[in-house]
Amino acid sequence: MDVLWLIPLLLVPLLMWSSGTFVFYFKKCFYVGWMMVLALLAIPLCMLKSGGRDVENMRIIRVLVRHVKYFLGLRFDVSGWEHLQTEGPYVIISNHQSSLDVLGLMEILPDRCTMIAKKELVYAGTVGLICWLGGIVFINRKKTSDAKSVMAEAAQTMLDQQIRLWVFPEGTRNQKEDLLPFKKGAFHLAVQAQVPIIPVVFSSYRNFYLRKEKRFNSGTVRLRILPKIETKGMTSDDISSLCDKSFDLMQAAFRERLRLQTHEQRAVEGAEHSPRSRLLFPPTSPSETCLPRPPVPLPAPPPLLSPRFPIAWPCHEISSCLVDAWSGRPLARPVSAVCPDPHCACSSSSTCTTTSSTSTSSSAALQAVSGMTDGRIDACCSSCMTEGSGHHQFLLCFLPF
Ligand SMILES: CCCCCCCC/C=C\CCCCCCCC(=O)SCCNC(=O)CCNC(=O)[C@H](O)C(C)(C)COP(=O)(O)OP(=O)(O)OC[C@H]1O[C@@H](n2cnc3c(N)ncnc32)[C@H](O)[C@@H]1OP(=O)(O)O
Ligand SMILES: CCCCCCCCCCCCCC(=O)OC[C@@H](O)COP(=O)(O)O
Repeated sequence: MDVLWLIPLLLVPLLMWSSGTFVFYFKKCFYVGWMMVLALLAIPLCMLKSGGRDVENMRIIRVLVRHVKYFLGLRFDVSGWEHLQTEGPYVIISNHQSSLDVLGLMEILPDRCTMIAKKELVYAGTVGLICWLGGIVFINRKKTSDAKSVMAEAAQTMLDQQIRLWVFPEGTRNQKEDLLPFKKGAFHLAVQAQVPIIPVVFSSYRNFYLRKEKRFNSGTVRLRILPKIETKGMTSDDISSLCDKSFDLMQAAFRERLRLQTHEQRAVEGAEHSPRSRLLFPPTSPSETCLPRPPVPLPAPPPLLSPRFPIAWPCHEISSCLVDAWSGRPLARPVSAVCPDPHCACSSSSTCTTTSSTSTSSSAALQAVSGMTDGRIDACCSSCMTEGSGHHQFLLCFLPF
């Protein structure tokens, strides 16, 4: 009889191993359930600390939520911390993909910062109560006039109590490849309080989380904190342009990251077909090439510099020629030089010269162009451009030792 209890215990790991759909539901249920339990723990702690609704309770919530990412196999890679080092109140705006955003939010949540949320959240059991205790401002999205007056009140409270507010200006969850048009409330809030706006961009979750396909793998979310946008001196006439400017900045950052993610995904998929696991891909757009050529395997990386496998991008992605697959940081500097790759049809052409050096030796050209001496060419990038003079320019990845 006792043995029967072992069956579900064995069944769960077996299903986790064999079914992606099971993993999806298991992780989602765990997330919701565990958050409810954590909220239950947090309620008495918050009551003891502040005796009721208080933004300071967010500290307790932040500490309690921060380990949840480990259970779900998520990593958060944050850049732009310096932009949060701003005194006094401000409005943070970010894109909103899923309830998992709460995990990223808690990674960077500054002190005395709470959120604007839909009023339905207050009914989410213990989570609803903890949101109320954390000072979250609830709005009725269906009644704009009500929402507007609640947010006008929030603008005053921000100043009176030195509070920061986090708003999701898309107004709802969105997993598309582009951001939804922004609602105006966050910008009215910032202008009414005359406080800066700090945009935060969450990278797309599509590499690890797909709601429709029922996939929830491990993955890394990149959070990019952008420089603050000042609103001092702005009036309600400036709302539309402020909203457009913020949208454009965030959309550009989101798309830039999405493009890198796409290449990363392609590189990983390509690597699955290659025993060497590192490939240089042909350019995505034929118009950017002199002549098309097949993928070229890259030489082995220096052991100390890139213990994790780097990925070579098609080199019209000049700013990130060779990128660490985990951190997303460039490992190599792209420079212009004569292409040393024998497969590159352009390297043997008599019209090929470098832009800033007449040397035909690629290493000399590299030194001249990059000013770096200790390194080697790691990859010949597949994009070559015709200069006005008819000469060709090549982009190489220069990997410093
Ligand atoms: C240890 C414990 C463990 C516990 C675990 C749990 C931890 C949990 C902790 C923490 C989790 C917290 C997680 C929170 C996540 C929640 C996320 C959500 O709920 S996202 C949904 C709600 N958020 C929004 O909707 C955004 C804010 N929305 C807005 O700002 C909208 O603008 C809104 C609702 C105010 C109005 O929306 P409209 O749909 O009517 O559209 P519009 O175009 O923006 O506005 C219409 C007109 O009203 C003007 N307007 C808008 N706001 C105004 C204002 N404040 N003053 C004056 N005019 C305003 C606009 O300028 C526009 O007018 P013209 O078209 O320009 O002429
Ligand atoms: C019945 C109890 C459910 C409890 C769920 C607890 C899970 C913890 C989640 C923390 C709060 C997440 C808040 C959130 O992300 O809400 C979604 C809204 O922003 C947007 O709503 P919608 O897309 O417009 O429906």
